Amino acid sequence: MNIVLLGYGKMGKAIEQIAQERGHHIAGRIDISNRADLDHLADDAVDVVIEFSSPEAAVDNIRYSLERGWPVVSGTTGWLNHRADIEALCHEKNGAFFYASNYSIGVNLFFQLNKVLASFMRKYPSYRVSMTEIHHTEKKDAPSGTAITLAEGIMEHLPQKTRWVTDTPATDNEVAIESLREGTVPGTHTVRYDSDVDRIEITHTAHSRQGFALGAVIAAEWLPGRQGLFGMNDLLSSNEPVNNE
Ligand SMILES: NC(=O)C1=CN([C@@H]2O[C@H](COP(=O)(O)OP(=O)(O)OC[C@H]3O[C@@H](n4cnc5c(N)ncnc54)[C@H](OP(=O)(O)O)[C@@H]3O)[C@@H](O)[C@H]2O)C=CC1
Ligand SMILES: O=C(O)C1=N[C@H](C(=O)O)C[C@H](O)C1
Repeated sequence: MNIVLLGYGKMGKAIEQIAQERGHHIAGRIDISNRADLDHLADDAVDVVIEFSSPEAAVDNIRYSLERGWPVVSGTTGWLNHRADIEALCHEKNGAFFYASNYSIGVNLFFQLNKVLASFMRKYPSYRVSMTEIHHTEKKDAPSGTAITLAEGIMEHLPQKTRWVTDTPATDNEVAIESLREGTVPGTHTVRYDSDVDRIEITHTAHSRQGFALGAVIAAEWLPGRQGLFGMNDLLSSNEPVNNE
């Protein structure tokens, strides 16, 4: 496949390595300095765009790609207040848009575990739920997109929780998310339930960016030829074999 990397930072480079190992051709490596190069690519020279840029750049990047008729796999976080506009554009253009706050297969298993745990805890309101996410100091957004997805999973199964907050103490209706920025941490997420006598805690720790990058390449292999809005649940429940080696 011919892949354009829209955003060529830490994730763009990790994705490039895995995409090439899997036999794909990188048709463009785009960052702020050479963004105009996109205009010189022929529509049919691109099978899929993989967009990992910045919260400020993502909407324009995705919009541009959909306008060109290119399927888009996006992992950029911190822009989802514009998600409805992008989804409407995707429908208008009969395009294909794939989004995940986290492309790691392990994190997507963790999302399921988080929901199962929340549904267990429904009968035990004395436990107070909270979350901590830790990332490298270059991360621009907080809380992480993954933490927001975890909070949404909790709210789906604990109906008394109606919103997430970043300031503590949280009220009985709120899920508190603490964001820490330390060194080069690729991404650690903990969900905990505290009572006066004990704590139940689950943690996902990424050891590198490899898991995120591999998931994004797998999504990019899956998307071309499809039309509509997709996420990791669509990919993981698909009947087609997924090469995650
Ligand atoms: N969904 C997931 O699984 C994951 C999501 N992410 C998210 O991906 C995003 C990128 O992360 P990361 O790679 O670590 O960040 P980096 O800061 O390392 O890289 C961002 C890249 O985007 C480029 N960029 C910024 N603005 C534009 C623009 N207007 N057009 C084109 N390129 C642009 C930057 O260019 P320049 O270098 O010139 O500034 C840089 O190359 C973040 O939002 C992060 O949260 C990260 C990991 C996993
Ligand atoms: O910025 C990062 O690095 C990461 N961002 C994503 C997020 O905000 O959840 C995914 C991963 O945790 C790494």
